[in-house]
Amino acid sequence: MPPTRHHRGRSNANRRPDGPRRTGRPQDLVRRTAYDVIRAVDTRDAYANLLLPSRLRERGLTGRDAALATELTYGTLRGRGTYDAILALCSDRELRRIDRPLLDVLRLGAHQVLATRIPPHAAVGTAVELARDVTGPGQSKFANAVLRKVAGRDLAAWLEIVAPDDLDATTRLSIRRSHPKWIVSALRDALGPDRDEIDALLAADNDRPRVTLVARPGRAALDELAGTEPAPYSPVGAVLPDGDPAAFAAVRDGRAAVQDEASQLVALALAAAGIDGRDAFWADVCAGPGGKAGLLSAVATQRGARLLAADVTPHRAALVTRAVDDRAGVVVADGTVPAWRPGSFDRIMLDAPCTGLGALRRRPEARWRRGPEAVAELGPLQRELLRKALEALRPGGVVAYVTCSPHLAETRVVVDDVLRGRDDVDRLDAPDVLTGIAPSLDGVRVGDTPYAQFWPHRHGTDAMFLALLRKH
Ligand SMILES: C[S@@+](CC[C@H](N)C(=O)[O-])C[C@H]1O[C@@H](n2cnc3c(N)ncnc32)[C@H](O)[C@@H]1O
Repeated sequence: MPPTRHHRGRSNANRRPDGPRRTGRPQDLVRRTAYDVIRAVDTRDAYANLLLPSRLRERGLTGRDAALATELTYGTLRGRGTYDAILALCSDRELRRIDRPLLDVLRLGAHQVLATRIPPHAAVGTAVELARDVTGPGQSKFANAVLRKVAGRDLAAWLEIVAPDDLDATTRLSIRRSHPKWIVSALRDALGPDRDEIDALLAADNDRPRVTLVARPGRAALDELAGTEPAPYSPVGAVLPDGDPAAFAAVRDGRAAVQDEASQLVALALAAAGIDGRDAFWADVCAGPGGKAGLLSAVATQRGARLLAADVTPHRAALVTRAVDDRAGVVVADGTVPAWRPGSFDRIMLDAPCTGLGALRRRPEARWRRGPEAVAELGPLQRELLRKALEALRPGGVVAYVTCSPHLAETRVVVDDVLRGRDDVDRLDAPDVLTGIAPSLDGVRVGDTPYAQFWPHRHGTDAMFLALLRKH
């Protein structure tokens, strides 16, 4: 929840077909846009990172207006757990009895009051205007009363009240760092012996991730990405300090792309893992939208190999075709009912569908969307995809099992379960393979296992997991 400047939006919303209804009052298009996206997340399961850019475009918000709308949307969605705890103390109605549109206005107001540099009276005033506009005058009085109480203390003082030191540690962290309790517990378990890093990890989840780019080898060179800085670990990565990635021709042409550094490294690790014999046919069996496939296809082409990329969802498979080069094939296929023969491939990427708990920085609403049942629901699919990937691998080849979640039940437990009782698969040392690519990389080994786990608070990347499995 980074601070921001005091800033008024535009007042021409009434003229927009998708804007607020006519009330004759001046509108604040920036706040209204944030509110509309937050509502869509609530009512239609929209993804803020996909919906917001199109709303900004439709409403002509650019530059500082767009930055403020983004900060208000993401900050409110991320901070919901903290703000709800504070709002509950400031409201004489239970939160569950407050109409959802009004509750979203209150959350947005609380974020402006407590986590931006907007002066509190202005933050309360604009939130009350918004409440009047979306819910009517009666409700705006209630919003005014609640938000004036919120504005009576700063965030640090409220945290002392809603999450005091004597609260149990999970609840306290859950409120202070605005994560559901089950996620706090799961992430703490995943940290294992380093569980005292949990506060730093949760804090990192609330930070805006830096933008990293990949120059797909053989298709783009890093020096085409002028103004970027070298990425800390990936030899094909660059950090974009600010600005629009689409300003680079290489990004517009699909020769370079926005890609988290850990995603780059796990793809490069699959390409670097030692295999015996033929090295011609590679597959990415859960490829959509194509980030890793784009990098793998470029490396495969350089090495005279060929990538087949598959996804079960047609529109995600279509996105893959934009990321890969001409030598690669893209098919719509279910990895649990393979469209290829056993033993077909020399290298296979299995970037399994998962809860995404390692990418909470990018998807501000994701933490509130699903409960722990999602982990249990995905388990059988993850196991079946891994079994089928091993079947599709020829002896001597390597499968990379990857998730963008560090949850133990989606990572090492899946791999250990699938390999239990099998004597035809070796676990390669994934941290060793990674440091062969990124010599300065440290702190990725999972306990004393051969698995690797990236962490946002340590590496500035998504919490990506990697196991490298060689069949013999
Ligand atoms: C974590 S995402 C992959 C991200 C991708 N590797 C990248 O780097 O851009 C998982 C993908 O698996 C796909 N998927 C889910 N179930 C599948 C199945 N049974 N077979 C193939 N793909 C599946 C989803 O549609 C989703 O695109």
